Amino acid sequence: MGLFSNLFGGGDDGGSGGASTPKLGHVKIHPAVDNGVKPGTTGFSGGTLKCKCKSDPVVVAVGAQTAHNHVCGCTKCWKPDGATFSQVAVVGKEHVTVTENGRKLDRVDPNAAIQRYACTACGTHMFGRIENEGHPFFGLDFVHTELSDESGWSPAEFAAFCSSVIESGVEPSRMDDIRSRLRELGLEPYDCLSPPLMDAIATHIAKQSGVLK
Ligand SMILES: N[C@@H](CCC(=O)N[C@@H](CSCO)C(=O)NCC(=O)O)C(=O)O
Ligand SMILES: [Zn+2]
Ligand SMILES: [Zn+2]
Repeated sequence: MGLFSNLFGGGDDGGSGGASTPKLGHVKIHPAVDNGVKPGTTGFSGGTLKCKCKSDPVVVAVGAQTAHNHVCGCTKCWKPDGATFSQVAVVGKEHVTVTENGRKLDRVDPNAAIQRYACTACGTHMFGRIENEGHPFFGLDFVHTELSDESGWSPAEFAAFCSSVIESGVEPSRMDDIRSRLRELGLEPYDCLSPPLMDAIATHIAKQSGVLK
């Protein structure tokens, strides 16, 4: 997978825990993690994502385990109805293939760094691609593995862009409970990406500018 193969080379099977006696179970994050984060399966090698259309769904085959799964509070990542966060992971773009009803897909925002392709009928984002070759995450696609019936995908590992949920209308006074619930689930909350990913981005930029060799 190139430059960041150490960071993006494969999924982590380790579950993120989840409290045995949740105190903040009423604070909803995302259906995939609200009942505890399920561990991935060793050797899991991908599956099929389907949009929410009852007929002629868009189908996307993902032929590898994902990496860096996380819940994301940003306004750009797709969230299922009622969810406060999205859940999104990365996989090499060479492993992502639209297999059915691709005619229903269109780009959400042609100016975004992540070019998200959504079903024009139901609105579900099916994959997000980095088209800019100079971007630190070039070569990776962003996918929502909850759209798959298979289990074994890499689990969410952290919570990104937490403060951004306020931009979607969450009351700022709820943030303490939201961050506490994320910690209870074993999902450390950050207001950008996790430190390893932020370090990878900064390293890429430093090498591009020449201050790092
Ligand atoms: N406050 C903004 C933040 C949006 C943002 O920067 N999102 C990140 C993370 S998305 C997946 O983790 C990002 O990289 N965005 C690039 C893009 O969306 O193209 C907001 O909430 O909108
Ligand atoms: Zn659809
Ligand atoms: Zn996001």
